[in-house]
Amino acid sequence: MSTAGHGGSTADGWTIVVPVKALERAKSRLVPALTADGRRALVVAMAVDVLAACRETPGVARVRVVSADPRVEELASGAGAEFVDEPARTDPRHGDPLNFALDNALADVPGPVGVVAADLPELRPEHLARILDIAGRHPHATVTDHRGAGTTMAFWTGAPGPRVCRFGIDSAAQYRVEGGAVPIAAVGDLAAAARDVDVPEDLARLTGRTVGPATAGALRDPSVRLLAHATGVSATMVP
Ligand SMILES: Nc1nc2c(ncn2[C@@H]2O[C@H](COP(=O)(O)OP(=O)(O)OP(=O)(O)O)[C@@H](O)[C@H]2O)c(=O)[nH]1
Ligand SMILES: C=C(OP(=O)(O)O)C(=O)O
Repeated sequence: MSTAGHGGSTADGWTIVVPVKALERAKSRLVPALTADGRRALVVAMAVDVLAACRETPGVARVRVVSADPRVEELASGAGAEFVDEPARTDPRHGDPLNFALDNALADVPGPVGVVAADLPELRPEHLARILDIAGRHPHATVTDHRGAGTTMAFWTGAPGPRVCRFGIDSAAQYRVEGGAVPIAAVGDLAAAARDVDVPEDLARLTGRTVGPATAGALRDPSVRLLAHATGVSATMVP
């Protein structure tokens, strides 16, 4: 693991872990809509915005990125986040790659910890601060995605032992039923925390919404503009 000095004691606040899939494979559901360059640019831009939002959130002591991609390590370093190299998944018993990577990245975190997806371009520090305030009142809490089946965030306030990541198909129900997680209502402006970008329709839905500056820049990039023409994307940058 390398650390790009965020400082701050974890006992004094939350550790936020942001998983970022290796760039060549990331956001494969956007393949029909974006060039390879455009897809990579968008993944990086959304991650940059999410990391900035996490770092700027009151109550967050440190931000940690987990990825198998050295380019993401650079990105983490530039964002003042720690980096955890994703362990190779050599055995099918290791299960889902995302959960396997996260279990490793969460293992040594002593204080309250949250996982925040890297594909939430509308997330702002004030959203996360309010979510952490609610999450802090429960042993285990989650934010369900805008479709109602997936999960964009998961939080634990107890001892490291019982933290089990349940991302994947029907993760919202898995977290709730198997893990006993309390769903945090992502209503009003907090809905931004539920709006992950998975499929081309999600990009189209960004129209008229406020996204982080890196995502706004990527959406103006010629390689991403191809998709913007196809789906009518135009988003406003965070002031
Ligand atoms: N480190 C790591 N992060 C992952 C992995 N798979 C997904 N993620 C991250 O987990 C979050 C949610 O992932 P998805 O929405 O499924 O994103 P994705 O896997 O890039 O998208 P698809 O390829 O379209 O399934 C995003 O922050 C991803 O970057 C993985 O295998 N390793
Ligand atoms: C991995 C997940 O993300 P998505 O549905 O965005 O692929 C999940 O919701 O658990």
